[in-house]
Amino acid sequence: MTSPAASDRCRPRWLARALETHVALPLFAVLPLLAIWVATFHFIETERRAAVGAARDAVREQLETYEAQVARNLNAIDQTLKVIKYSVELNGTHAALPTLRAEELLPPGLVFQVSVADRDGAIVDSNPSMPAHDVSRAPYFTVHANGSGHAVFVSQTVGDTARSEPHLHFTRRIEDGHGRFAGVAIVEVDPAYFTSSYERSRGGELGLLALVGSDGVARAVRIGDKVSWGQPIALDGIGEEALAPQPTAPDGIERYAGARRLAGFPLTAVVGLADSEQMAQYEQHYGTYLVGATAASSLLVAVVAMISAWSWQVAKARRRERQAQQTYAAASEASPDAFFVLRSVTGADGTIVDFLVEGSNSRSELFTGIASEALRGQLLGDALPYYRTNGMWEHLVQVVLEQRVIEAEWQAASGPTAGRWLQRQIVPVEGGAVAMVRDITERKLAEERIRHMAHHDELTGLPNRSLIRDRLDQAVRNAQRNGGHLALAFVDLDGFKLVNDGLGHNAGDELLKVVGSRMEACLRRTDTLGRLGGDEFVILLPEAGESPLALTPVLEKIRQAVTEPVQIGDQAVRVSCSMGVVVYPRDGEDPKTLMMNADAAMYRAKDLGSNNFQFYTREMNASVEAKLVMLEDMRRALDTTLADETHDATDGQAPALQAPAGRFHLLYQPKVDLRTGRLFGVEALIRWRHPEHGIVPPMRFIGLAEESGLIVGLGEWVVRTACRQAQLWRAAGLDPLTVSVNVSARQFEEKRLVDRIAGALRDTGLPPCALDLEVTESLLMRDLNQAIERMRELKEMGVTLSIDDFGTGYSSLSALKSFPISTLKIDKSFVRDLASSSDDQAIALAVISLGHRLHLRVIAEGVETVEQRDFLLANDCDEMQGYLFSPPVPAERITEMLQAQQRQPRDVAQLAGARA
Ligand SMILES: Nc1nc2c(ncn2[C@@H]2O[C@H](COP(=O)(O)O[C@H]3[C@@H](O)[C@H](n4cnc5c(=O)[nH]c(N)nc54)O[C@@H]3COP(=O)(O)O)[C@@H](O)[C@H]2O)c(=O)[nH]1
Repeated sequence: MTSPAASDRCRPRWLARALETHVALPLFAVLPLLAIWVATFHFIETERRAAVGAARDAVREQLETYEAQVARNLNAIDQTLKVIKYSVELNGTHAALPTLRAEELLPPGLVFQVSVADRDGAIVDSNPSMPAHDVSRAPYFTVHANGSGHAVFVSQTVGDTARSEPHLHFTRRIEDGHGRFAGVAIVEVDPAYFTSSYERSRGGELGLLALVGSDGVARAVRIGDKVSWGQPIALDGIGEEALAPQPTAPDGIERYAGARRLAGFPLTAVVGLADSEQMAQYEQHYGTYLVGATAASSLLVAVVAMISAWSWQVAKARRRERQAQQTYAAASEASPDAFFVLRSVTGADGTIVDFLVEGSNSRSELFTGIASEALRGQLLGDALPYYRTNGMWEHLVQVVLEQRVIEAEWQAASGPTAGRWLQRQIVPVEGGAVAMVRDITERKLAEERIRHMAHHDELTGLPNRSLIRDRLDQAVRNAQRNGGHLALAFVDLDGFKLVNDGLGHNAGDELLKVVGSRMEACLRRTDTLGRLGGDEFVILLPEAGESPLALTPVLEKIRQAVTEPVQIGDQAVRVSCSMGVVVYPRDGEDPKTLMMNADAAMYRAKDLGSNNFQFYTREMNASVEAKLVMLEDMRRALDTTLADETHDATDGQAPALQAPAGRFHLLYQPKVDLRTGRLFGVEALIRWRHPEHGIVPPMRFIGLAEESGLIVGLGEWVVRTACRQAQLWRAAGLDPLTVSVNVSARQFEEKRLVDRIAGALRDTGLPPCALDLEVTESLLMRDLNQAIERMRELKEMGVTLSIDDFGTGYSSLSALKSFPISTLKIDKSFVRDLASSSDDQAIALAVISLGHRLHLRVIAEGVETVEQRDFLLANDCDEMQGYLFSPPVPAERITEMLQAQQRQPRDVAQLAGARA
């Protein structure tokens, strides 16, 4: 059987649309509308026909009446004329009327004026009497005198000298016994006499009665109350029957008109009834019909419009609902979620006992293992019994009872999704609930990954700073609660930087991983090893005893494990570690203090030569504080130094070369050509004149400046000052010197280094080739590609580059080949024992040979003795620098040396030696 819904679906869309009330009803409403108007016009037409018929009948009837009346009147007039004529012919002209009067054969004088004219046209007698007058020139007299006819003559309506009121003359010829003209019998009649039969009730205000002569001139006309005459009235278009209204003279009003010729007289009786009056009632009905039809139509249209509008709204709402349902169905099908429409099933006591599945999307099969068609109509308790145990049942009941949305996540324990993380959202609906279930396993895993990443170090997988902090907080709370103890150790690798810088980051990473796992192997499960970053680790021992000494075995074990060689590629490297240890509550009662003190202890271990562990003591914090004080002093010194220079520049004075206390200044150590002994360059070396501690050597503050980032500003000041000084020497006409400036790692990696160098050269005017930048091997190996790029930029600018401390790092020889450098500097550690150590000799010789093969100049630093110089000279080293020639000295001393060199080149060495 086809359900109504199914038949709806089968029906074509256009038909379904057309059958909707708001479309069909207006269409069907056209029929009654048509019927109304057809009937209305039918009635109107019928009425019109009836009105026209009535008008015609009225004309006919009135015409017949009028004709009869006029005929009667005319016959009476003619009878009078005949009587007068007979009397004249019998009694003579003069006695005719008196005879008739005596016989009472004369008509009443009020109606007719009767006269007799003799053959000469003189009125011989009249009744009622009137003065004698001459009518010989009147048309009727002429007609009768000249003619021989015996017909009645009817004159036009006129007024004349005898009677000013308008009147018509009806005349007959009088003849004597011989048939000769003997005079005229005259009857004068008031024209109103012929229209007195006019009845207003029948003729209306505009009805017309007219007596028209055969000459087409009206003898008498009456329209309403008004009587007139003399107008031409064409009789051609007026038949005996009034067929259709036509404009009629004298006023041109449309009338139904009929005309009848009057037998024996040259006259026609005309009756006209005004179309407007005859049709007035019809017109009135016509209007009423139209109003009625319009009202009925309007009512019909209004009702239809209202029903259609209502139906349209309903259809629209239904369509919207249908679209929403379709969209919802499509969306639920496309959704990654499973949808279940559930109806509550209640028991006899009204409590919810189960839920009936009214519908579900196809996705639900993945979650239930049951096809959605099969699931529909089943009780949830039968189809999916485990919903009673996974919290779903309680939530469904809660949602239905409390009418609120509930969301929850759970890990499925049974069913097709067992083991997966699911999320449910249950929404109350009429009579039940809709449950949406989503698989969130991926999200959970991702969250877990993110959580792990947030709490673990990516490289080693060890807990990171935040997790360590959490665990430390927890351990401190536990210890506080239980009155227990815990130990915390900060571990910093010694020599890691060398491996990382020298062998590259990958090697450094590998080293960190190996060392990390070794340390972890030394700990118990309850302990935590974490990485703070770089080469810093932290160890949390939450079950430590009160005595720090009890920790010694495990710390020693860790130290030894770290110092074991680590194989990285084909190279075995060895690092050690420095550890700082604190014990709660002895060394701090809160996590922050414990960490700070462990850090201080670790620094103490470093200061004590690394590869050892130190338990925290109160005095340690003093050295950390000292460092902070030193950093602050350094910042102030740099600000003061720069401010002094700005002052000097605005004063137009050269800056003071020997800085006062609280400032930085530069010393310059000469570089000489080993073969000629000529001073060709200087190395700029920074000094800090501390207001309390006097001269502070760079070894004590460069590291801190580097660590804090202050080196960038400080280094720029060094470059600018060295360039300015070198340019001053040049400007003084002394031998042009190359000035070397040490560039630290942080400076070299800073983005604006090239700009800063270019700015210093531009501002001081020193040619770029007079500036040499000394960089260490380990600095270059941190990021080889970037270092080469940076060196190229500098070389393109014209600046030369030297590798400082050569031999102490891990430069790969192939990398060295690609460095755009000009000089290799043999580190002073190899020069120191050159005279006695064959190893150092071998290294020095190797460096010289390598440099020359790469077409580089080789300079030895730290040359203090003649033996060292002689060895280097004998082995083809190019340049030297060291106390043997001169220690670092103020710029004025270099000026003196250059002046001496100019005077007598050989004096220079002596002068330098003497001052040193
Ligand atoms: N980034 C910067 N580093 C700088 C700057 N100025 C100096 N430094 C670096 O500080 C380190 C120590 O420098 P300093 O105390 O000035 O020592 C230099 C010389 O005084 C010393 N030297 C020179 N000749 C001899 C000698 O015959 N014997 C001996 N024992 N020491 C000698 O060597 C240091 C110069 O070394 P180098 O730079 O490798 O040429 C030092 O590493 C400086 O680089 C600065 O402005 N920026």
